[in-house]
Amino acid sequence: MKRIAILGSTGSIGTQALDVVLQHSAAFSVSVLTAQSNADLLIEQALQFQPSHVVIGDEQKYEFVKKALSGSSITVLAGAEALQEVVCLDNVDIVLTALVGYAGLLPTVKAIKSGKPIALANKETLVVAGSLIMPLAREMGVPILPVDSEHSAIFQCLMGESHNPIEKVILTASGGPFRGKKRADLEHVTRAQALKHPNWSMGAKITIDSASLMNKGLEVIEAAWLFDVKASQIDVVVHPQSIVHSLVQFEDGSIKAQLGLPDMKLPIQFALGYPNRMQANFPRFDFRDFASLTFEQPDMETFRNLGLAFQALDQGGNMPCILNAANEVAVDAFLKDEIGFLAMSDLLADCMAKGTFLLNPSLEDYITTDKLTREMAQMWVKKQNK
Ligand SMILES: NC(=O)C1=CN([C@@H]2O[C@H](COP(=O)(O)OP(=O)(O)OC[C@H]3O[C@@H](n4cnc5c(N)ncnc54)[C@H](OP(=O)(O)O)[C@@H]3O)[C@@H](O)[C@H]2O)C=CC1
Ligand SMILES: CC(=O)[C@@H](O)[C@H](O)COP(=O)(O)O
Ligand SMILES: [Mn+2]
Repeated sequence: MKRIAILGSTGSIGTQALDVVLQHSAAFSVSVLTAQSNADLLIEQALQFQPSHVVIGDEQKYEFVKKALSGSSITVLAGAEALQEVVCLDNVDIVLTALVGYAGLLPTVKAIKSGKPIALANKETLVVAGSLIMPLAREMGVPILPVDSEHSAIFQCLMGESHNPIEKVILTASGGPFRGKKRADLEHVTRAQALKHPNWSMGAKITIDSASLMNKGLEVIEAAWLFDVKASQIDVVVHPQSIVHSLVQFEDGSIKAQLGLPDMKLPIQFALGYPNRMQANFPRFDFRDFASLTFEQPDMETFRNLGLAFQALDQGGNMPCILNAANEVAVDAFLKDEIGFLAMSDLLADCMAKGTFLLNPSLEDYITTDKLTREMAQMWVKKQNK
């Protein structure tokens, strides 16, 4: 029985992970569930899955959750720091980081330090501090098992290939809801249009990132850390059907790919069950249902964020952390209708140009960089609204 801590159990990845647990109740159980503000769903999940601990991020909701679970043996904690506590519990065998954004960083560091394998959905952790996370995981002998569909695909392609160098990884991108649009078309697009992903149903932040190709940019940086490849070894190809989840090219020119219908339960289950492939009844991909699988170049002039992410990866140091913090503020401001779609890239570029560059940041440096960049980005948003 593998006992799981799910950080962000009320979100898109978190709820799908609980579906996987239900399908494999003899193999998996849940020790920890956490949410930021969705207390109702957290309580419902806790009553169903009976974890030993739950965490509600919003401290004002602590009493409400505590009261609702008072007849049970479940320990209720609140606040961001509690996440760092629960990942270290003895009854946790693996931590699924299904929470969104920079908030994933410190609990992941703590989990690795206490020797817990990580099923990593929270790509922002590696974007912000891959330079610390990967060496720490190696030092602790802790596996970082990718959940992100592209990285799970690459991970699967690399199984049995550890002695063969990678020539290139090729990340597929759906292109998002605005594929084929030009800058002029994007000037006045709305939040509702940007939230309509063609293939995946996901949380709001990653859905906006997909629409701006920032998601692919974050995934480029995530891939560089996970698979130890340079920016020049990473290609992005737009594949609107999201059937080929990503590819690896080896030194003899051979390319391996992983395919399947777009369904996150598969990579979630693969990471939780690793190294075993567990039986599942997920709908199967059938070539007869798809007349063609197509591939095209990403338009980096229109979707500037992808180029900015390559630039941040090339520059290294704390630049990806600056990019990430600016992006979190930009997406939040776009979702609140405070800035337009194209302004998100302007904000990122401005923060990257003005942020203080550090070549070899410590964890404290990353924390400071995140804080200062958010302040700078929030000022930028305020100025736009004057
Ligand atoms: N959704 C997908 O298909 C994919 C997602 N990912 C990555 O997985 C991560 C989660 O994405 P997704 O499930 O879509 O996101 P959602 O927004 O759907 O869910 C986020 C979860 O994190 C919690 N949360 C939000 N803010 C905080 C915070 N500051 N501190 C602690 N917990 C917080 C939320 O709680 P509450 O509900 O209470 O707000 C919720 O449980 C992201 O990093 C994303 O990039 C990667 C590949 C695919
Ligand atoms: C499901 C998943 O892994 C997402 O990251 C997905 O890839 C987003 O789609 P885009 O390719 O549009 O960014
Ligand atoms: Mn992805």
